Amino acid sequence: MPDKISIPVECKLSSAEQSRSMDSNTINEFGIDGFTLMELAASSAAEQIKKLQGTGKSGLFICGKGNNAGDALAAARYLINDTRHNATFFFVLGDDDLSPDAGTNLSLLHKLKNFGADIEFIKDLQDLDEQEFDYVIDGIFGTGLNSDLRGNLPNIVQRINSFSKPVYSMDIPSGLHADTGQILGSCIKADYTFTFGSNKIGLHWKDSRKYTGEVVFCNLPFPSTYREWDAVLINQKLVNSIPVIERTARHKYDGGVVHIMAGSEGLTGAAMMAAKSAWKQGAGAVFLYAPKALLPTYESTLPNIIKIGVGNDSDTIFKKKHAEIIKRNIHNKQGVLLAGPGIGRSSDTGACLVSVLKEQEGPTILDADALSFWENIESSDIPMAQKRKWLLTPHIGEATNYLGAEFKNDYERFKWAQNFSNQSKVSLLIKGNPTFVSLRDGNNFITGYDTFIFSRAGFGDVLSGALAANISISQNVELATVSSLYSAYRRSQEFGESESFGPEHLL
Ligand SMILES: NC(=O)C1=CN([C@@H]2O[C@H](COP(=O)(O)OP(=O)(O)OC[C@H]3O[C@@H](n4cnc5c(N)ncnc54)[C@H](O)[C@@H]3O)[C@@H](O)[C@H]2O)[C@@H](O)CC1
Ligand SMILES: [K+]
Repeated sequence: MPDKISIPVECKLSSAEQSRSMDSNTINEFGIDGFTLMELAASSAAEQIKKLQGTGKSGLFICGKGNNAGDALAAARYLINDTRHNATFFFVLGDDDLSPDAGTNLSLLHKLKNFGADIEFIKDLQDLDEQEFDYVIDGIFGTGLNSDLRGNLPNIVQRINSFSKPVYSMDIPSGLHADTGQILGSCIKADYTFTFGSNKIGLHWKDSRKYTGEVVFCNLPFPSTYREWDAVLINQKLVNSIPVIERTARHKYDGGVVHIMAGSEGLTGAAMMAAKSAWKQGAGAVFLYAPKALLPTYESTLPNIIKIGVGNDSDTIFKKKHAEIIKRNIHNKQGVLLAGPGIGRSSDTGACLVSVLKEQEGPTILDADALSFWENIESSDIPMAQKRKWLLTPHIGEATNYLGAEFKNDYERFKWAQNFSNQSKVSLLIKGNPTFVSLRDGNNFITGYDTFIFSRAGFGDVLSGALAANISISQNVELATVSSLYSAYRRSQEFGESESFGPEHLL
């Protein structure tokens, strides 16, 4: 397996600042001028619009004053010249003082008009009849938007949103913050967003999807040395570009050993789900540690799992004195440790877990109830080299209750995950819609699809089992995380709407 996964450029998600710095480095250091970049952005947007609209259509182009307007004006020129479209232009803030490249593009349109092209400039949207155009281009603001829309702008946006015709946004729906996805006063609701050069991170938060419509990435020739990104989008494109995780070892203990500390009285279901999932995912050997009183429950339901009873016949939870036998077995058969599903929150269980973690050298996943012991784990002086190999997998409630998380929106949740991971020196996967991953020795990831369906109980246990198996087989946490998350989604997509999809369908 490769050390690092190869990431398609359109899956690299950048902030507005990163996008601006890629633009300016390509222009000022590398030497492709801004007008050329705009030309490339506009011609790919026009190509997309041609595919969607066909020839001989009428476009309404709504422009601001910056380079975002420049993109719209240049795209209009391609559509007029190559696709016999006619165009109506409205400058929401007037057409004086345009950015230099937008100004040049406006003057080119005036020349086309003189050549006889069907071009009109209007001063007001109020009198415009919707029947006069087939689509709307939003070139009001892109990454340069720096405050709330004020004055007449929210009314204009509202009027555009009231049209029944498709709206295509240049780079970003005007009004959406390119990083946080916050609505700055008012925002265009696009059917498609053509994002240029870098895929903007703010287009991919859950609430942004209502405004972006479908996001189409239009590449620009930024040298890869200048590429900067905050996160990677998990989608089919990414998955197509990475290897499939396969176990090649011949012996069950060579590659793919998973140790699971899970389950307590009344919570054995979570342990079963996690163990079954690790097995289904192809682990060579799965050990499930169980307080002895629970063993009979597992005997009949988990035929493929190696069950190791700890304590005595009356024990229904893990206790500190059980740690030795677990540590000995892990030491003999090195692999990934998964701790937490249904393990309960008794302090004796926490002490057992801390004792095991102190000696566990391999990759470790802390999930569910294991996270309730985080304070104890943090204060137990486990060396950084061991912690670097840990992946914590809280859902939002667990992050808030046990890990001290505070956030008001997806963007803050993403930033919190990054900070937590940096400060605690561990990797973190925070479940939610989207789900975020922040890896110590790898990228940050964001799911590029609706994960709502995975909020039901049981999916977390299945995910942690799959993660443990995939990490143990591939020894590559990036690959394992992307594969585990996306394969569950792909399986959910195979189900028709008539059937209700549950965690059991992943086993
Ligand atoms: N050469 C480049 O740098 C490229 C830029 N591109 C396009 O350029 C865009 C960025 O262009 P700009 O940096 O010129 O910025 P924008 O075109 O997004 O907007 C900047 C203009 O809007 C004004 N403005 C900002 N916030 C406002 C508010 N709340 N109310 C009223 N006016 C406001 C600013 O004063 C400025 O005049 C990108 O999003 C992309 O569409 C692309 O053409 C690719 C190449
Ligand atoms: K825009």
